[in-house]
Amino acid sequence: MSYTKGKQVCIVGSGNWGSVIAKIVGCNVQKLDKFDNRVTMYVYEEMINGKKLTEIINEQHENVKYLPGHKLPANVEAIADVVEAAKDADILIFVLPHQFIKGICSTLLGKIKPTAIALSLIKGFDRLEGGGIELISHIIHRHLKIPCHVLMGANLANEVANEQFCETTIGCRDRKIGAMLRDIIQTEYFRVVVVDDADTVEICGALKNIVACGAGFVDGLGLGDNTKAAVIRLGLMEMIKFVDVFYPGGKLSTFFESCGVADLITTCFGGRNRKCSEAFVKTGKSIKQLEDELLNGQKLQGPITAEEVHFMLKSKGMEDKFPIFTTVHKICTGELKPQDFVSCIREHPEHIYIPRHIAFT
Ligand SMILES: NC(=O)c1ccc[n+]([C@@H]2O[C@H](COP(=O)([O-])OP(=O)(O)OC[C@H]3O[C@@H](n4cnc5c(N)ncnc54)[C@H](O)[C@@H]3O)[C@@H](O)[C@H]2O)c1
Ligand SMILES: O=P(O)(O)OC[C@H](O)CO
Repeated sequence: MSYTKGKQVCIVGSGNWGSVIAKIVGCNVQKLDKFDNRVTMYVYEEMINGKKLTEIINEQHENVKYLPGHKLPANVEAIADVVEAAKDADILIFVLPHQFIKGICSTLLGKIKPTAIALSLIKGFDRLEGGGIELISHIIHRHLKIPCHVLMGANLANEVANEQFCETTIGCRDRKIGAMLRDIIQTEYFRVVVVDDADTVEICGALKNIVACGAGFVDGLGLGDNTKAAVIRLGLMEMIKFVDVFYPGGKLSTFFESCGVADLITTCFGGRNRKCSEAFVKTGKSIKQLEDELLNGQKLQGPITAEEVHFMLKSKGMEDKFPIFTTVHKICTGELKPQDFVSCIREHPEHIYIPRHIAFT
């Protein structure tokens, strides 16, 4: 294999979505002179039938646990040491379940190129002491002192792996960097739109996972597509309100990109959060037990995102302003019953008050 001296890309993560992105980036860098052919991929090491997952990936070019049945390009190199994987990278693509990001950032602190840039594909938040939340891209920026852009969209990993057409959204305020990131990511079947409203893009990606739990609850209760459409609509209204109240300056148009309404729809019909939430209602098992039983090591982001958002709403006395977010959290933790979700959407403030004018453009 010939290696050029272009920018080097490291994928930090190798789960279901991380492996798909490794496939896309691994193929794209081979066609573009400005990138190095070698793509490193940090793999959280585990043993599969007595063999290290990194060895399996490097020998068979397949992530047999998280993306079975799909070959990764041979220029993607699995590495178990995140510092080793990331130390020479110019572009770090973060794609881990969000609960692991702080640990990874502390390991990487001071060990990466100071000129590197980051792209976060991670959907979720983190709690801030004092009752708030922090965006994952802000955590990466704050800890590693590098700029961090975001990519979110209606992108169920297995469909993208099958090369079924979809769109995605990159949130990046720098036009040149946005174009470069699009070059690394875009393919014939995976089309990228770059917008500058990065925080809204990221918030959409995180919040839609809470709404997807609500969609799973109504599926579990045996309610129909009309009910699910109501959950999606009311969830979208809460997402818009959340940005308006807590991140003013966001653009309403961002909700019409792939990261907004499109991701909400796909996740509420085909995502893991929906699937486990339906099973939660039907089986009475805990969310954790269902994650372990149904996802083979993949991670749910919705229930912990609901917990993070609830932590903030409670501290601000605003739980009743976001009833779907609040009720999803209380159902996941057993404080309310799944049947209570129907009252939540029936009594939703969107039905009671005339919707106010949404002030952002
Ligand atoms: N899967 C999708 O369809 C999809 C699509 C778009 C965005 N996303 C988002 O991308 C992010 C990553 O999702 P994914 O599907 O690649 O992951 P995943 O759900 O497949 O998670 C499993 C990954 O977590 C790793 N892991 C387990 N314990 C760990 C630890 N202690 N430290 C570090 N890593 C550990 C595993 O090794 C594995 O790589 C999430 O925020 C998700 O919401 C996922
Ligand atoms: O499977 P989910 O519910 O984690 O959703 C996956 C993606 O975020 C869809 O874009």
